[in-house]
Amino acid sequence: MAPKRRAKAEPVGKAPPDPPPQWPLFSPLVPEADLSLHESLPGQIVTISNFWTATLCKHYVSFLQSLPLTTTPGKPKRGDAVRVNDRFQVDDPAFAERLWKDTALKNLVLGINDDGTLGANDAERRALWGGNVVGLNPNIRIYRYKKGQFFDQHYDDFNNIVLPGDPPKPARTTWTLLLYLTAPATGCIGGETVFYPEAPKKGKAPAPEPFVVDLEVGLALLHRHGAECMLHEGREVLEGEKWVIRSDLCVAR
Ligand SMILES: O=C(O)CCC(=O)C(=O)O
Ligand SMILES: [Fe+2]
Repeated sequence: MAPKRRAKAEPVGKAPPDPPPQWPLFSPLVPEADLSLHESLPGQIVTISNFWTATLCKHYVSFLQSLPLTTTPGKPKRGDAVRVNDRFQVDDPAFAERLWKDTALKNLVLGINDDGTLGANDAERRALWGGNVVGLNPNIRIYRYKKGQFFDQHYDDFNNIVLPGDPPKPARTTWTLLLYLTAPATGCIGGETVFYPEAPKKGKAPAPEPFVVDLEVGLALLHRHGAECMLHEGREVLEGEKWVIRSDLCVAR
């Protein structure tokens, strides 16, 4: 009689993670030479207009609609901002790397091709970005805000992470990246991201005016987070849908 084969042990514990989404290619894109970093608020807010083309944004919105988004509960954990939106979150180092390297982002942030960058030298760039930037946070978040949804005032905290690779790189997030896929041009009214500069500690000067970032299709916004993060919010969407892709800049630690 043939010896009985031992049944292979069934894996115990967690089910394997879902495969990452089959993100569409980043095409078409505006040539890097036609893009530049714009320091909207010195040391705090940097934007890149037309970082993604309207065609690419439209393509992504139809793709993102197929993802299993979940509505965040209206009641936040103690200390968290009230956030009412639909979101999808995935740890996808390959996508984060594409967003960093297959777009103009890496070269603009690191000042690789001189034009359109900020900071005349490496020391200035390190001061601006909070260190030597090594890439984007693999924790990719997709937000959809429908009419009536918003993200209440809050500060974004930094995270210590390890970027996978050989060897893995210990990193820290220093700036939030928000990529807007919709705007009034696509029927999204409201939903602006608003920043509240702090009033100067001394003297009786009135609180500075809020800084409003109007939605623009394909606009990338970077803002400093962690200890020096400005209070900010995503205003209520009044009409249409607001779609955003979120990640963070990471520096070596
Ligand atoms: O959607 C927005 O405009 C803001 C999002 C935000 O503040 C965040 O992701 O922390
Ligand atoms: Fe935020």
